Amino acid sequence: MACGGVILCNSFSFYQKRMVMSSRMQEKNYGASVPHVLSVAGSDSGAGAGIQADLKACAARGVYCSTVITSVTAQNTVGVQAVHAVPEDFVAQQLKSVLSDMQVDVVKTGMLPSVGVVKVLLQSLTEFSVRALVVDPVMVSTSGDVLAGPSILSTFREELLPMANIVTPNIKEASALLGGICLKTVADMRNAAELLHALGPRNVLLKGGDLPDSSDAVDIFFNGEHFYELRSSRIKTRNSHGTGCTLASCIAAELAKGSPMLTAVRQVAKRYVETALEYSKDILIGNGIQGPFDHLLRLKSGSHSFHRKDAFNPSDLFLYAVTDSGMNKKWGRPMVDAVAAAIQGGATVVQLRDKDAETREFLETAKSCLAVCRSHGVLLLINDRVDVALASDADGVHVGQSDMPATVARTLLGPEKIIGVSCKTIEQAQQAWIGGADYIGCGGVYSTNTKANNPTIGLDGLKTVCSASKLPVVAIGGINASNAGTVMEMGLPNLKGVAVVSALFDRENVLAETKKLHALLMEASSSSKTQ
Ligand SMILES: Nc1ncnc2c1ncn2[C@@H]1O[C@H](COP(=O)(O)OP(=O)(O)O)[C@@H](O)[C@H]1O
Ligand SMILES: Cc1ncc(COP(=O)(O)O)c(N)n1
Ligand SMILES: [Mg+2]
Repeated sequence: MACGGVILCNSFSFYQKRMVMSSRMQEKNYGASVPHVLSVAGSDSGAGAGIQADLKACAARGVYCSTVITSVTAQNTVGVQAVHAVPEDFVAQQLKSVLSDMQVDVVKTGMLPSVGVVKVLLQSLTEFSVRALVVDPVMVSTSGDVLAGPSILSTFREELLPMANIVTPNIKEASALLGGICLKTVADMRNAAELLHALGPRNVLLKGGDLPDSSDAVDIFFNGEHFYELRSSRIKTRNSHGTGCTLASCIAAELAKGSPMLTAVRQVAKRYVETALEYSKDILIGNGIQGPFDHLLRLKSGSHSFHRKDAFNPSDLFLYAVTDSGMNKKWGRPMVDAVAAAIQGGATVVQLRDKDAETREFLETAKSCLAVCRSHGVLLLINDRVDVALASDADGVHVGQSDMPATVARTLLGPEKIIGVSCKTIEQAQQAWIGGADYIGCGGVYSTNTKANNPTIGLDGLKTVCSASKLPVVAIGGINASNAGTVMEMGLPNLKGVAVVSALFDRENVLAETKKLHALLMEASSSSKTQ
């Protein structure tokens, strides 16, 4: 019975070592160490496979990944155009740099282009102890290009595999390692997994992504005692370049966190690949036949499918529509329809305001309204709920004086998102500016029934704040078709527009009301300019 696998060099367990090391570092206040995978692999310029896939997979799984680059490939979605091997002594240098300094938990190998590189790696593994070795015996890319030739096979079989805690060949690689045997069925795969296990690795995962005529993606896992048939639905996708690298890195990442092998493979890595392939099936990167997929499940966020405003433009405050779920319910229309009507009528920015909604419902509403706003190039801000703004990727938030302070919202939202703050006084306007806000909402100018117990500041209060504000201002509170003209005609400094709730949404015809108000504001602002 073979008993390969990287083991500790001395009796000190890995965890004890890490605790001693990290307590030393903690004494110096340097913080705690994190799970760490070292990927020893080739670079893929198209970034679907190789080192780039390993980095993304580890990042997605919350594990740090350092890299030793064995080879640089000029590669894209069409195929591999050129390969430039990194000199063996330079591979050795990279290994030393990482392993002598950092606490690596698991080493994961990908493209090892020469016998010399394998030897250098084996030498490093005897000098520096790691907890596990995951070997993805990369030989041929899915496009059919050779990444490691047959001369490597005997060193893999005799020296590398016996050290491995798990080896993860695909069908072609398993066949090559076993002298060219034919693998066509799941039964053939089982047989091959057993033969590979006999070469010394503690576990074998034979990947069946390329198994002909299989409606499922079936992999065979064998630990020397039991076979496990790991099935997932076969996703119909062009974007499967780098699945093998990703699967192996994900296994390595889970092992680094301390998961048992079967859990890492079956519960985490296999499911993660399936999820990422499913998520990415309709993304389009490159013109070749095999595209990369999205490891971080982020590339499809609404911002890419619709036009997004680059930066906040204060003139967007001109006609600011603030929604109210109660009013829309009263008039029997879905929020998204009300938003679409307001935009059609000329609203230049929309704020979703719902103090009562359940979080999930609010998020769904935000997402559907965002799709409408983006398709018209109109900003969508979320009232109060920074979490919903982040989760929906809305353009920003509007916060009140008792909501999250602008400075905290800015930290959470980052530099690009828009933050508005409700202010009644010069001091509040000053704080909003210091906190990193983009505009202030000033009011209530007139009394309103959308806010109970909200003292009004009147036109005088508005004038005071506008004159002192360093930020653009939108007037709010009881503004409607009968008084909007008066507000705008004052020509107050920094006043860019009016925000309205009831005058648009507590009406039967949102489109008509918005059009009316828009026309009125246009007239008022042109007359204030000519004054
Ligand atoms: N179309 C697909 N749908 C679901 N899973 C897939 C698909 N293609 C590959 N996989 C899975 O991705 C992992 C990598 O397999 P494979 O593509 O065979 O390796 P390699 O990329 O090394 O050729 C395996 O778990 C396999 O089952
Ligand atoms: C640098 C490098 N390493 C590994 C692979 C295998 O990936 P795949 O089998 O998905 O093409 C690759 N194409 N390039
Ligand atoms: Mg593949």
